[in-house]
Amino acid sequence: MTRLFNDPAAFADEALEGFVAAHPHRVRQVPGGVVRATRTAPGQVAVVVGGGSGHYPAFSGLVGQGLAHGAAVGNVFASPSAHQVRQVAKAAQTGGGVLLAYGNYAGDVLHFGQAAEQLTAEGIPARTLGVTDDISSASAAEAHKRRGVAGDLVVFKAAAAAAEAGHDLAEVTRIAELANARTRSFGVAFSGCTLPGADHPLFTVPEDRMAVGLGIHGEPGMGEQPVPSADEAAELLVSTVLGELPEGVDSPRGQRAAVILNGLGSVKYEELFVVYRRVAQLLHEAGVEAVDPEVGELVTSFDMAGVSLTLCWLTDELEPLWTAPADAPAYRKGTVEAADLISEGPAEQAVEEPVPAATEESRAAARTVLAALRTLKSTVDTHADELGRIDAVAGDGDHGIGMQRGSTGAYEAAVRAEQLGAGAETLLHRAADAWADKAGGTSGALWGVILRAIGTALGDTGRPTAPVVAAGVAEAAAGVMRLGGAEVGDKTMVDVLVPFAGALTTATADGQPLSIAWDTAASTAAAAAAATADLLPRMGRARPHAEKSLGTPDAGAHSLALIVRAVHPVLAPTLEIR
Ligand SMILES: Nc1ncnc2c1ncn2[C@@H]1O[C@H](COP(=O)(O)OP(=O)(O)O)[C@@H](O)[C@H]1O
Ligand SMILES: O=C(COP(=O)(O)O)[C@@H](O)CO
Repeated sequence: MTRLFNDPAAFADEALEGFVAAHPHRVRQVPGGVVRATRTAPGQVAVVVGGGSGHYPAFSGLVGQGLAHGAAVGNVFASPSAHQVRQVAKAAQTGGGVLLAYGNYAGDVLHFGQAAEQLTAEGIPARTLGVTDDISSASAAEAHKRRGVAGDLVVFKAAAAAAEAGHDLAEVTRIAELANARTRSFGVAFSGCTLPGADHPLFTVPEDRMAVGLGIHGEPGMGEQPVPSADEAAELLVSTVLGELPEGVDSPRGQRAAVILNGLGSVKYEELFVVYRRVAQLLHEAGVEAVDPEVGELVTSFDMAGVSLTLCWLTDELEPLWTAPADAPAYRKGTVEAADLISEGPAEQAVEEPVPAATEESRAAARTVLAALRTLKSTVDTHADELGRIDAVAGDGDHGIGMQRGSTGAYEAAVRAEQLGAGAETLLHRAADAWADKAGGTSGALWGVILRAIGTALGDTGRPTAPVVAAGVAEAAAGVMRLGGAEVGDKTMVDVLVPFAGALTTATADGQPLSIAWDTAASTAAAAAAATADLLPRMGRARPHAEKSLGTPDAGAHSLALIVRAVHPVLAPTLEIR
């Protein structure tokens, strides 16, 4: 149970503020996260990591000499936005390019990927790497779909040590990929975590049972077993991790490995040591030499009572990178040569861009859009708990919270844009950016795409016609599929967005006014959302728990259907347009 908080919505920001206050000689806060407080050699590759909050010491606690150059810090269990990642990367880089490294979660992949594209376009070469060490999250044949857990540390450290050694971006990326390919983790848990402000855990495990194959977001496990003794737990962890050797390792015997026994939040250090005692014996018996083992909390999931084992099968190249000195708030090793502290300049003030000129017709359309965004926000607020419950069946339970953060940010940005006289396009573009930035996470990136596409179609001049609105929604569907890679049938919001766009396009092409066409399409959306209950998820956080999600609709599909239905009365009176 997370007991100490003020406003739950401010938890991640307040935790970051306190963290920075506690470590002024190692980290400094920048917009979007933290960077090293010490000076980095000019031209060194910057390793910028990041992810959601709730996983401390991942990710901010791993910033410091010998480890990451910066961390983009998202909200609780939600990836940081592309904007945040870009800001942190710009503050951290010293001319050698940037490697963006993160756990392979849908939201992180979308936001870090977008950030890399934007940085490169701005002249800062950037590469990405999603860590995939959790063997329970996908089969070996689909290793690229696996999620990142405590193996994050090994990969971040290898990359950072390679950067400190003066390698260029291509080489640092190759080394990080090698470390990732040779790292495997597996976890178990005895109880789930409770998010700040929530009154129940994201999942529960029966008193005498242990969940196996756990991630770091309170996702349910892949299976259950009776609670073992410490030795039995060690035997399960070791046999499972040794059961899937990476390419190039034919047998454990004679191998050297970086070993992490990771506590996920509320397993005591002494318990971890009791388990590690047997892990060490078993590795020794298998002929594996544990190099600089770590026993402690390296990547957590709030108060989840769980433990995971990570092995990175070292090579001659990886071993010195693993044993190299580091000095981060939550990870210190050996002695680093202390670099100079950066004396902070004045914080940069964000400058508000003026809005481009718009016609009165477009400003009138913008006022309608603003009213729709107000309704959207209140719909999300009303249904936030329900959306969280649906998401918790097979995901991480944060869909309602993420949608609230995004829709509130979008509405506030739209209010400001309307005050400045924005047309429909500019108002929606500002709302889109604010949604992606405030929400982070998968749905944050995708809703940013949706609002932006509709805004582009509406433009800042003229009065939007019904086919133009329909074309904007169709472009939104195409954009979401392009960015997220999901298709109809994968059990995502795409299963609603595509039929909704199709129905709107057909009805408006028939010459129906928008209000009638929207009504028909909203009914199509509701039916499509309900039908996702029969699908097995193939994308996103719910994918590893496919069977559990049968019978429950997809959270993102459901929220989209609720929203398009709720905004209909707002659009109806003002948009009798054809
Ligand atoms: N690749 C994808 N393409 C389209 N939608 C996706 C994709 N992956 C996940 N989603 C949608 O995102 C929703 C989850 O949103 P959110 O809770 O913000 O995500 P997370 O916590 O997984 O980052 C899912 O219910 C699904 O509708
Ligand atoms: O906490 C995390 C959330 O990832 P999403 O894909 O946004 O759900 C992740 O950043 C941990 O690495």
